Amino acid sequence: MTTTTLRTATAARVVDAVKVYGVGDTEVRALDGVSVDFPAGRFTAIMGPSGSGKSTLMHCAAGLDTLTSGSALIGDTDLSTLDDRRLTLLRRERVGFVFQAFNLLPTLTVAENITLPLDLAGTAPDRARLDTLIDTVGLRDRLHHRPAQLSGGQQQRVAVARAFAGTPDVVFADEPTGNLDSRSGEEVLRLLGDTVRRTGRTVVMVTHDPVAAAHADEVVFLADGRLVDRMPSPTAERVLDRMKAFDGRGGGRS
Ligand SMILES: Nc1ncnc2c1ncn2[C@@H]1O[C@H](COP(=O)(O)OP(=O)(O)OP(=O)(O)O)[C@@H](O)[C@H]1O
Repeated sequence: MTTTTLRTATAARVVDAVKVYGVGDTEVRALDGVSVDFPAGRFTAIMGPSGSGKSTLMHCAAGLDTLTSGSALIGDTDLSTLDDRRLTLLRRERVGFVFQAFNLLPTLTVAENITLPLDLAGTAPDRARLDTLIDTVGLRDRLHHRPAQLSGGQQQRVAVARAFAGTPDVVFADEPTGNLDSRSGEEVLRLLGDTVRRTGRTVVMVTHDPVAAAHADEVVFLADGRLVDRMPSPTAERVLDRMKAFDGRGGGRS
């Protein structure tokens, strides 16, 4: 008889992550020994008070910034072992990004923006998969428009399609609804959640908003550069209650 061990794969993780900015009097320990894994096929939100280290964690986990000590891994690849060129390639081929400010190229059409990561990598797009992606984000009738001709919500949907176009191991989203009204924000969050659940992709999202965090499968909470809690199957009410516990309690470590 054989025994099968089921182990959830990890899309990205940091281990004993420390990030120190500045020196001497101006030193800030933005991450103070964080170990956290982001399971493959799941939507994880990172929350915590302002200045708790959310963006720093995301930037270091995604290879946009380097840790002072500890390790950051995408799949089994330790980012600290890569030189600049290989790190750039890894970000291009294995990581997708969605930023608050959309970051689309204004001179390219919607279609060209979506396939940009593939074009940069010199990879021919899988037409059928791209078609499904375009339908999922609801942009078929806008493919030849420029970003300036789209609403904020539509622009962010283009950014989401672009982030997933290259079949990345993980998509990092930094406050993806920060510039959107609540209805457009809701659409973008549903899109992220649906894409994870339908296609087994992985999303890690930094947000301030308990309603946004409730779209995730799990919320991880940071305070003062440390991981202080994890909440599976979050609701907006429970996330809000957890956030309130941070107020006036010196970071609310539990
Ligand atoms: N480039 C930098 N130089 C110096 N200090 C920095 C730098 N970037 C961030 N910090 C500091 O590191 C700490 C964590 O910042 P970070 O932006 O990661 O927090 P955050 O939780 O994302 O905050 P917010 O919710 O306000 O965006 C803060 O004290 C911040 O001032």
